Amino acid sequence: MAPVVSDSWDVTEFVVNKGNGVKGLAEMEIPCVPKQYIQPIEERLDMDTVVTQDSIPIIDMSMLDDPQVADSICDAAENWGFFQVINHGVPLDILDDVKQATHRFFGLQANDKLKYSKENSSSNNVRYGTSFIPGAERALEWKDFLSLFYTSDQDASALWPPECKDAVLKYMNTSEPLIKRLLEALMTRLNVKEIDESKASLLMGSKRINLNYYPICPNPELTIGVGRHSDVSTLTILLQDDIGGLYVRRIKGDGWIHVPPISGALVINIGDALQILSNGRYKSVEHRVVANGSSNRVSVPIFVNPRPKDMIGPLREVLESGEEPVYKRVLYSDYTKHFFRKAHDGKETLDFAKA
Ligand SMILES: O=C(O)CCC(=O)C(=O)O
Ligand SMILES: [Fe+2]
Repeated sequence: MAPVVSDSWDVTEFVVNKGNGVKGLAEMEIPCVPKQYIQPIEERLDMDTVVTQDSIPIIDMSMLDDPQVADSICDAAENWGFFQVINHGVPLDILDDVKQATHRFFGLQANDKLKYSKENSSSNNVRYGTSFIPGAERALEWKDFLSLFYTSDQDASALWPPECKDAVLKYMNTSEPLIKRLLEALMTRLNVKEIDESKASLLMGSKRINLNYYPICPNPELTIGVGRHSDVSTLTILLQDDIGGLYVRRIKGDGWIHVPPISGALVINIGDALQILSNGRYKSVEHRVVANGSSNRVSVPIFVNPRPKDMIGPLREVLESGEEPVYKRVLYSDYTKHFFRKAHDGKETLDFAKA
């Protein structure tokens, strides 16, 4: 029997500790969200701040030999921090498979998912959870996730949940050429001629992939799916389904813009690490996800990151022209630890690296 939701009923115990997640809560068909999920008004998305006449660029990657395409990638990274790519070379059936695998994993019983929680997981690199950092948040986020840090195909095969590992590994491996092409294009404007071994480590030395599940919410206007944040990656490759709900803050002008689902497209965004490496030229941009009253939504971001032991700071090639460094050098694992210690707070993580 599902427990009755009352003030004395321990939501955190049910959702977080027992592994039911917010999906378990949604399935009880409660009439309204528990108070733990009610966000302060300033953290909910005010629809009056949504700008509908603007949209992030859509870039056709099949024309990459045309120098104008590399140029539009660099322009998008400077002026939007977000863009979508089509004809990107990642097979569409692989994208469909990874979305299905996400539904398969979250469709498991709570006990089976709980095996991968922080307390129970046999590896630090595999983590099932809910919200972002439940212990540090004023209000919880309406989202469950599985986070997978990639070390090797062998480790992934041994440790990742069988319901999703093959599909996720295929998505990761087939997106590699796209990631390289994007980074090569982005480097041209930073005066970097070649991505040698040390640059490859800084730009794409490690990867984390998240499977996100946003269940139907009884009061989507009172809560949020993901709070305002920028990613700590160099680049994020985001696969979303056809539900929508991702909003990004405009760099030029005020307000938020919706990232409309485009069948077969991938969303690309610049993360803090590339903002730091480019000395602020490329921008990581705040984004957030609203909760949805009528559909379950999934998304699958690949966070392309430096290695944890890399020191990140503005690239030598960028500073050669005499530009003053805006950021100091920091150990990447210190940077990510700082991010994962606090609730989502917009772009404040970057202050950690300010010169
Ligand atoms: O679900 C989405 O569309 C975005 C998720 C996101 O921003 C993240 O996981 O960092
Ligand atoms: Fe994000």
